[in-house]
Amino acid sequence: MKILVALGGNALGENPTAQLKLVKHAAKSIVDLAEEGHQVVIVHGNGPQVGMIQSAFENGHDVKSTIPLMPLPECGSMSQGYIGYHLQNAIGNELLSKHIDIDVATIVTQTVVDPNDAAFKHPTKPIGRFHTKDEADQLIKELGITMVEDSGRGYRQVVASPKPIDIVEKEMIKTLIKSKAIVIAAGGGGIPVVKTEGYVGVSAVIDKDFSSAKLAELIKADVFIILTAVNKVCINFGKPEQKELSTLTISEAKGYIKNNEFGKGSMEPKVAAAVSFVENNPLGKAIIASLEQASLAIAGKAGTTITID
Ligand SMILES: Nc1ncnc2c1ncn2[C@@H]1O[C@H](COP(=O)(O)OP(=O)(O)O)[C@@H](O)[C@H]1O
Ligand SMILES: NC(=O)OP(=O)(O)O
Repeated sequence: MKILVALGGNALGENPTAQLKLVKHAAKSIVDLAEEGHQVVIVHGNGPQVGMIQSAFENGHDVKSTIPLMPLPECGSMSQGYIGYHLQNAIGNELLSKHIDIDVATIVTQTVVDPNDAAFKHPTKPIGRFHTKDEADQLIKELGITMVEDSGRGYRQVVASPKPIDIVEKEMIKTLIKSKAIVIAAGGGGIPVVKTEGYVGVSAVIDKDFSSAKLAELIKADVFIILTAVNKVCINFGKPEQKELSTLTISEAKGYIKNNEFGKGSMEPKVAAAVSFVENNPLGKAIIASLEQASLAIAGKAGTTITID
C-alpha cells in the first residue's frame, strides 16, 4: 500500500538533542511499515521548530551586527532541512541496521497558496514554544505578535495559515515514490508560495495536516495516517467526561467541528484534513493515531479511523 504519514512537529521535541532522540522512534515505526512492503511518504510538522528558528534570528539580530532578521518562508525552509536531515539520518540508520536496501530522500518543497486567502488576515497557526500568560503578555507588548492559548498547554504565537492549493514539486515526489524510496516532503506543510510570473514566498506557516491531505490526494495514497501525541481523537477533551473515539464518520466529524469539540490549530485541522481526504478519495483510509501505535492503527487495531457515512 501507498501510505502517507503525517508526523506532528510537537512530537519532535524542542531542541536538536531531543529531536535526534525522538526521530529514532519515528524511524522505527516508518521502517516497520517499509519492511511490511508499504511505500511510505512522510510529511512532518514544524510548528515548534519554525518558531525556534525565527526567535533565534530575532534574539541574535542587532542593528550593528551581521545577523539579519529571517523571513518566515526562509525559516520554514530551514526547518525542512533541519527536520528532514534528522529524519533522513534516523531512517537511513534504521534501514542500515536491518540490512534493508531502500533509499530515503528529503525534498525541499514549496506549497502554493492563494494570496487572497482570508487566513492572511486572521492568524491561527501556533508556532514556537509554549509560554505562561505573563510571558505571552510581555511578548505581545514587545513584538506586537498575536498569541493564543493552545489546548491547555500554554500560550503560543499564532501566524497566518492559508490552505494549500498545489505542491510545486509533486512530480519529483511521484518519481521518487516510483523508485521505491522513502520520501520526506512538504515538511511544515511546505514553504508557502504564491504564483505570479513565478513562485514567490509569503509570510505564513501552512498546516501540515492540510498539506499532507493534499499530497495524499495528489499521489493517490491508499492510507493517510496522522501521527500525533494522543492515541485517539476525543470528545470532551481534557474534561472528566472525556471519551476516545475509534471511528468517526464524515457527518459526525463535521458536527463535532461545528460544536468546537476539537482544539483550534491542533486537533481540528487533523480531523478536517482526514475528512477532506476521505471525501475526495472514498476508497482511501484516513486515521489519526499516536506514533507508537502506527502499525496497529494501520491494521485497524488502534487510533481513530475517519469513514464515509
Ligand atoms: N478533541 C481532542 N482530542 C484529542 N486531542 C486533542 C483534542 N483537542 C485538542 N487536542 C490536542 O491536540 C494535540 C495534537 O495537536 P498538535 O500538538 O498541534 O499536533 P502535532 O502532533 O501535529 O504537533 C493533542 O496532543 C491534544 O493535546
Ligand atoms: N506546520 C505544521 O502544521 O506544524 P505542526 O504539525 O508542528 O503544528
